Amino acid sequence: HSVGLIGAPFSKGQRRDGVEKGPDLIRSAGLVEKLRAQGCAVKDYGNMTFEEVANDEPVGNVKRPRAVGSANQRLSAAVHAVKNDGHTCVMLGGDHSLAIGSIQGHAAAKKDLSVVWVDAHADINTPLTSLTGNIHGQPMSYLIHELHSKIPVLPNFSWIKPCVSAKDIVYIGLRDVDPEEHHILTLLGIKGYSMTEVDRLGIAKVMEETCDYIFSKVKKPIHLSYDIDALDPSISPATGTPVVGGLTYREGVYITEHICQTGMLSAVDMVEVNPKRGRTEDEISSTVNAAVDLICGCFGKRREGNHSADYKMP
Ligand SMILES: N[C@@H](CC/C=C/[B-](O)(O)O)C(=O)O
Ligand SMILES: [Mn+2]
Ligand SMILES: [Mn+2]
Ligand SMILES: [Mn+2]
Repeated sequence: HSVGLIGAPFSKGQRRDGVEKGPDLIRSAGLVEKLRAQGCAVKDYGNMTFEEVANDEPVGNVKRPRAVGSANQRLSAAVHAVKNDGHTCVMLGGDHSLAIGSIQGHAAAKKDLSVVWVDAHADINTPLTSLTGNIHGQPMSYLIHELHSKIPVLPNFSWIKPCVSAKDIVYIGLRDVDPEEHHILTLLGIKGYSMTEVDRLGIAKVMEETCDYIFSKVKKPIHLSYDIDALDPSISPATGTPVVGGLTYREGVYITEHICQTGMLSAVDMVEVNPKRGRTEDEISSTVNAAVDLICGCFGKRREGNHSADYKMP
């Protein structure tokens, strides 16, 4: 595996400070060294810088649109470049509004994508359905062809072109979906495995069905957008919007192991790690270590163990 790593220390898609510290926390937990130790080539492109936007007044109830639009335009270019360099892109957030730029940039390099969205939330509110105005609850609405007519003009958002079809999306881990979002998911017929389906089917069947579904016609490159709050807060409490009844650590890792073995993973987002939401160092490290382990699972780490192809027994 060849990995291109981008840090996106950005927090303005939501209200809580601290999530911009995610990239460096995940690096300091040894992500790059661990990926290299398991045989990956890793190029770390460093952390992005984002322009300060003054007087970023809400538009309707959409908060910080200019900062979010500008940051995602830069991220889109960065992800596009990483893909053009031939890597699987790993984007470390930062809040989930960054999926706008990550998926847009990925689609610029690989036009036909499937999206696996692992999250307690659907993040598919439009600017007009959002109850909070926080853009980290809206990213998918800007990206989906079938919702384009429902998106109003927003400053610094005109560069965004819908790039994903509803039929190419699968959600896993849902358990806190707004009524307006549930209507959109139903209307568009978007495939979703909520925690109810995870309980009913088991994670192995969920992943088998997910891959059958996204590969049903053409085998499209996978964009895996992983919100750490998909995991149960007992594992990952240090996040902005924790929701009880989440994925176990084992289920979370199984998802990444299964996606890895498809050989179709093309980009990963790992977002919403927020150290300020951890009440103890242990809560922060549990959250950060889970994020690292999930990414390592995406790139070949196996719980059965691994050994390099060229290993020679002494
Ligand atoms: N549906 C809520 C929650 C959003 C959660 C966003 B997250 O999944 O990125 O944490 C909203 O629209 O504000
Ligand atoms: Mn999210
Ligand atoms: Mn979430
Ligand atoms: Mn979150």
